[in-house]
Amino acid sequence: MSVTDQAFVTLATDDVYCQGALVLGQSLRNHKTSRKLAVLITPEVSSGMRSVLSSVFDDVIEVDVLDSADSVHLALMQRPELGVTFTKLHCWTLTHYSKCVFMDADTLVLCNVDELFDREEFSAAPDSGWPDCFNSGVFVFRPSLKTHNLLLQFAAKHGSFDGGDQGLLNSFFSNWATADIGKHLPFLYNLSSSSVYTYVPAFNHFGRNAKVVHFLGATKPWNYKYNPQTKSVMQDGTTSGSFHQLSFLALWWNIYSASILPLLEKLQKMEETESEECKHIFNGVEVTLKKVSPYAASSLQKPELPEQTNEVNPTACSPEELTFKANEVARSVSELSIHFKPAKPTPEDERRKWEEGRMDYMGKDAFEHIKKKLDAFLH
Ligand SMILES: O=c1ccn([C@@H]2O[C@H](COP(=O)(O)OP(=O)(O)O[C@H]3O[C@H](CO)[C@@H](O)[C@H](O)[C@H]3O)[C@@H](O)[C@H]2O)c(=O)[nH]1
Ligand SMILES: [Mn+2]
Repeated sequence: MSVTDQAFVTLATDDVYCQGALVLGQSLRNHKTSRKLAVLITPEVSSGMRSVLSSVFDDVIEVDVLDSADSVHLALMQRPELGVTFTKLHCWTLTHYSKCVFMDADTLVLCNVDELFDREEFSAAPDSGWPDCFNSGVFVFRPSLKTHNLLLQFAAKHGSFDGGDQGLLNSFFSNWATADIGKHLPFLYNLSSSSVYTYVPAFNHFGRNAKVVHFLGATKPWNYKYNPQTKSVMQDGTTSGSFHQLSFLALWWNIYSASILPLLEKLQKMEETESEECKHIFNGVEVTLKKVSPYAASSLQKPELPEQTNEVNPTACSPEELTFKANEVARSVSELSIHFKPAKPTPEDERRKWEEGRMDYMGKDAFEHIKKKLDAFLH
């Protein structure tokens, strides 16, 4: 049975966060949600990524980074740093749904969580850093233009005590901590991956019942490297994590490599280059999937030669044969990582930018360039 007037909603303001949104959407599909999946995007998201999003989400909705809700708009323009934060507030405008569950693009469901729709606005789980505040990565809400407007007005007047949507929403729904325990979602619906080590005994006792993992903080799953052969996340000097954190990260990457990569590849044929890099060049970014030996790139231990490939006892091999075998292993062990580089936008993206009034006056749309084009056209 499907409930078509209720939806899980997420947000991605660029092609990088789209990777997270896609994995979240796929995890909800894998666990057979009966609700619709909606994603809010901003004009920056490339058309290539939009088409990939639409194969996972029922609803891909473009919103402005800053809303132009008249008087509020002017006040907000003085606070451009709050822009991305306010994009999340656009979820209240989705009035073709009666009730929604918002989930950050850096969350992942571990099982079906449709029972969240039994809760009322505003339900959320405690924040592990300050449990009298809720974390705004997972919450139940009712779309309403009235609430949306009140939120924007409140934001313009009071700003946000943490500069983000979480501070703002906590001030707005300020009685969350005390008024109604029914609006406290269990922490298991928004388990921050860092709390795995801040309270180890609790994690060991309750962790197996986790329903939603939230990769909150500066380093997101897509910043790690992944080894598809061992199905594990690779650690180098810049990343670290406990066993359980690494397992959650590996789960994210398993979904990414099994379900999202094929969608990206369908969009663009994989290009094998001599440096063994597969590049997917989208309109806005370049996604590079490096195929390199992990022990060449990092301080990782060189793996043992797999036994089953050695019909002959390796000690009986000549040094040349051994080197050859080691190279073969090096080639077969690959590393997946995502690199985001601004790539050349397609003519379609360029036209959309012009139509939306977002010209690059300082760069390629500078007068001298336009003049050159005109001159070339006239001569
Ligand atoms: O450039 C950005 C930044 C954020 N987002 C979206 O906004 C969400 C929140 O940002 P995130 O990077 O996930 O923040 P957190 O590390 O989770 O930090 C906390 O602080 C944020 C700001 O207050 C809250 O939104 C989060 O829910 C809260 O967990 C993301 O998941 C995305 O859905 C974008 O689309 N583009
Ligand atoms: Mn988050």
